[in-house]
Amino acid sequence: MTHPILISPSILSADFARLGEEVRAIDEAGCDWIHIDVMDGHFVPNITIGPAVVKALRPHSQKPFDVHLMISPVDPYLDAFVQAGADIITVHPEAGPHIHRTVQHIKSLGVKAGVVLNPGTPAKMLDYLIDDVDLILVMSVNPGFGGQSFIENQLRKIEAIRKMIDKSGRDIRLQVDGGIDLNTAPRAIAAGADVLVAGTATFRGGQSTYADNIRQLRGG
Ligand SMILES: O=C(CO)[C@H](O)[C@H](O)COP(=O)(O)O
Ligand SMILES: [Co+2]
Repeated sequence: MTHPILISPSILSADFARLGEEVRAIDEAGCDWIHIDVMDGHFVPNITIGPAVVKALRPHSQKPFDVHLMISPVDPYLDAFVQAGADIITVHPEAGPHIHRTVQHIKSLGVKAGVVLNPGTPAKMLDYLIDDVDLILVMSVNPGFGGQSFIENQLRKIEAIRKMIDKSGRDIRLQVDGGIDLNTAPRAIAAGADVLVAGTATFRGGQSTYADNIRQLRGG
């Protein structure tokens, strides 16, 4: 199943003092989804935003909110993020005791469910999840911070997962997150990714550059 390439800017690199305006700017600049990185200072060594901020941002765009949860335990907070306006929720298998149950719970809330693999987590862990997920996210940096360098060997993992998805015949998006720029984006796409998360590469240069940045990342 071939999908168009989607761009999901990570608002981690936006100006947090003007977050609503920044969300409107990337929406108007032509992004497809809006990637929201939720960090708790426990699962990852950084703290960002919670459901109240997601709810406050919701009126600023009708595009899908792609909420990447880097919190542990994750299960107690799923309902709150859906109520706040999440459309897609991605979870790390290490963030709770029963990843299959977590995926089922996300889907029962009426939103799309994704599983995120850290750089050290093998593709094989998807064997018994691929029948249920809507999205698989390959982290090409260790989670916690924007602006890190792309870890090259994750291209091999993207290739392996692309084969798994194609074999499954299911409609699953393959997303890559971390260090995506004009050099790494085409290589991630060639390996099989079809959703690119980009924080630094979208927001660099200020609002007047967002449309060009997004278009170039898409390969246009
Ligand atoms: O999940 C993340 C970090 O944990 C971010 O989405 C990611 O780092 C994006 O930032 P950049 O494009 O600057 O690498
Ligand atoms: Co992210």
